[in-house]
Amino acid sequence: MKEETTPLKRLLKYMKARRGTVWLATIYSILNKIFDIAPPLLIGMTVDVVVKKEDSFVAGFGFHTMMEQIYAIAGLTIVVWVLESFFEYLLKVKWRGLAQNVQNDLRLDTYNHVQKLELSYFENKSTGNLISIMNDDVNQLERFLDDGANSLIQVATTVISIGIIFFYFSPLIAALSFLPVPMVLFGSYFFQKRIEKRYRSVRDNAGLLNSILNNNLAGIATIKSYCAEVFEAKRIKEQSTSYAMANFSAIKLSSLFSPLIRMVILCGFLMTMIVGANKVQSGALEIGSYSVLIFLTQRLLWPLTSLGQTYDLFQRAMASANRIFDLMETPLGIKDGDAISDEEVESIHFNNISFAYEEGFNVLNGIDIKVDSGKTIAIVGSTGSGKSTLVKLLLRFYDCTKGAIELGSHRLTEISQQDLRKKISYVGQDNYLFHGTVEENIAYGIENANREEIIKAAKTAEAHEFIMSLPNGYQTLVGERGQKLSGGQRQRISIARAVMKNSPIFIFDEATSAVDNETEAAIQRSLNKITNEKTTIMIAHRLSTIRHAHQIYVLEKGVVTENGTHEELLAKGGMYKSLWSVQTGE
Ligand SMILES: Nc1ncnc2c1ncn2[C@@H]1O[C@H](COP(=O)(O)OP(=O)(O)OP(=O)(O)O)[C@@H](O)[C@H]1O
Repeated sequence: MKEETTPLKRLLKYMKARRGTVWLATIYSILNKIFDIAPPLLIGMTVDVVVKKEDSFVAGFGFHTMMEQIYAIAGLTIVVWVLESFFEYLLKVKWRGLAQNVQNDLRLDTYNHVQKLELSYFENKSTGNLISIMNDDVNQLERFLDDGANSLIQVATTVISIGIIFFYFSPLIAALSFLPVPMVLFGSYFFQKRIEKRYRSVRDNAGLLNSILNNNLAGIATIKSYCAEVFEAKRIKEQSTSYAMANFSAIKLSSLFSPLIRMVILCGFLMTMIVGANKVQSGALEIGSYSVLIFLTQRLLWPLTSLGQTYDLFQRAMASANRIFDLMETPLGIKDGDAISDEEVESIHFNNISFAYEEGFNVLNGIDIKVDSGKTIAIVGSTGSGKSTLVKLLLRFYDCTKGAIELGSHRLTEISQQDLRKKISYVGQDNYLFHGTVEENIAYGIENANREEIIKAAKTAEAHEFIMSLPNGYQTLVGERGQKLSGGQRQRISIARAVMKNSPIFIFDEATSAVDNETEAAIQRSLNKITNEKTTIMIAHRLSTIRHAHQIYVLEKGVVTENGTHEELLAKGGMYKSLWSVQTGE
């Protein structure tokens, strides 16, 4: 995506609502730094007292003896140190609190946006990279707000307040010792331009690495069964090395910054030392003022050398900010419609639709299928003929390329996606179960579901018996993706979940994997119960599952080639008949 604005502007715009906190934290940072700079002034005053006694600067405030003046300075020192500590506490609480709030907002807003993106977005992106943005990049920004922002503000405060003090004491020394500052700022600007690209590459490489790690851990069983451990270790090594190289390249440049800055600042320090000493010798500068200038040059020097590190943190954070905002601002590919009321009819009409995942490669062509409210239709056909695609279009995971799907009198595009999907109970092919108990998976998406309802749904799905035979019954943990259960068990829990959702439309997309006769009979019984009063679309490979459908459609290469009831299709003697014969031997 084209970046129209700088990452910092994007971040500040995002943090608009927290502007008050940013200002307050900034004020605390400035006050803390001002009180931190004060001690050299106090040392200068002490030197002045010791050298000039009754004629010192402090004597002017009514403190006559030297010891009285020292006690007064000591009292002031206590106040300054206490205030410095107090503002340090406040600034840390404010900046760190802000960092926590912003990282939390960013993660949630990014996640919420990602959830709204259409399915095809996820098919083209790697999950690992998305996780890396929502975790690593958000954490990188958190680190900057935690400490980096305060450092930048304090460096600026240091330069400005020390500048004022220098000009007060000697405009000539001020001008000389501040000569390096524009050079530092100019250098930083060039440095930033060069390092920005390198940090972007570091973040992109981290995303890629995360993506491979994520994929490999998800596919660990396949890696083992194909003895691909060595191959995968090599792939991880290559990506990990590439990440390290990207980091090395950024480190080489960023490490150069501090030493170069220090050399430039050295000039300023030497100027103050030599020109100041000359002025003291000629009587144009007091010893006390000279000590203040020498100490303050140190105060100016050190923060500027750490500017490199802060800048580093800033640049990394800005590279991350770009990745986060690019993701957060990804336009939605599917536009939402307005909500429809719950009473609307659930008849479905695939009105002469065509669809292509990729332009020019139609997967569905001119499909016209009507499902009346409360009726069951079935779609059969060879693998890859477009059956699942049809129901994915009904769920509005994608939009049709041509024609329209209508639900009652509304086109799908007019209905809010949430409203549409609430009306559909969908059992897909992959039966994704979440890490949690059987009970939680059945009641997924339903708040405050009660036990009886869950058991009832499991019984309708013919799952109750096997669930009770599990070690902890309904409390058994299913593992990530439900991997502790068998394929047939996962399917029945998915059916129970769909029953529990109790939507007026039911879609069952049967997986190709074969199940034993007993499971098949159980699934068949449960489907008969569920589809009784619902508008149903069944996709099946086992024709015995769908023989009682009101209408059966045979799909071949994205086109409906035959339709009718089971008996009508047998009588036609076409594709359906031959499939039936193969499966039943009749
Ligand atoms: N996300 C996708 N991106 C690109 N092409 C896809 C995508 N999903 C499916 N296809 C292609 O669309 C065609 C139809 O796939 P679909 O899953 O609808 O077939 P199906 O009839 O349900 O097959 P099966 O019986 O094996 O489940 C296939 O050629 C497939 O390769």
